[in-house]
Amino acid sequence: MKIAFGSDHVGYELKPTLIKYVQELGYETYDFGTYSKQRTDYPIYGKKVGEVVARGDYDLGIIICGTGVGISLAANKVPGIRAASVSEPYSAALSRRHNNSNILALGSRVIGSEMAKLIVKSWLESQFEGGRHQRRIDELTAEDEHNETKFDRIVKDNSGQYDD
Ligand SMILES: O=C(CO)[C@H](O)[C@H](O)[C@H](O)COP(=O)(O)O
Repeated sequence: MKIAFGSDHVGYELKPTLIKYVQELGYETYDFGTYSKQRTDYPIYGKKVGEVVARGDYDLGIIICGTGVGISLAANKVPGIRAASVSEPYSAALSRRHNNSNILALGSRVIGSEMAKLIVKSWLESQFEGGRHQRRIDELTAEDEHNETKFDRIVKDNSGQYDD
């Protein structure tokens, strides 16, 4: 199983810890950036990870910013993505079992690395239950379209590196 990782500059330090942990659990990983602490914009990485998961190149994604909120909002703009921003293991598990989340979003300013590992484990080990939950997923995704949006164009043109 292949897991795509992404973060902004705030999530950059937590990311390698989680990549190593996920590899130890037996998964393949790939890091879609950012690759330094230089200030950048979370939509770039939420979108990148969203796209590779939505295309099926990766099975699941894990994304990190300061709170997990901004980067999850970005990933959720990609049709087919259900990114869950959580800060404890119970919601992480339920986001898989009931919401079939395919991306987990974490906040590196909200949780420490040990809590992050517990959340990741709980999320990866939980399975979608289908049944009535599938009906709700179908309702959620009924409006998804695969057209290029203004969001696609803005992120494509963004170099993603800032000095301020
Ligand atoms: O997007 C966020 C909130 O959901 C994150 O916390 C970002 O990492 C944060 O906005 C980055 O802020 P900075 O002042 O540019 O470091």
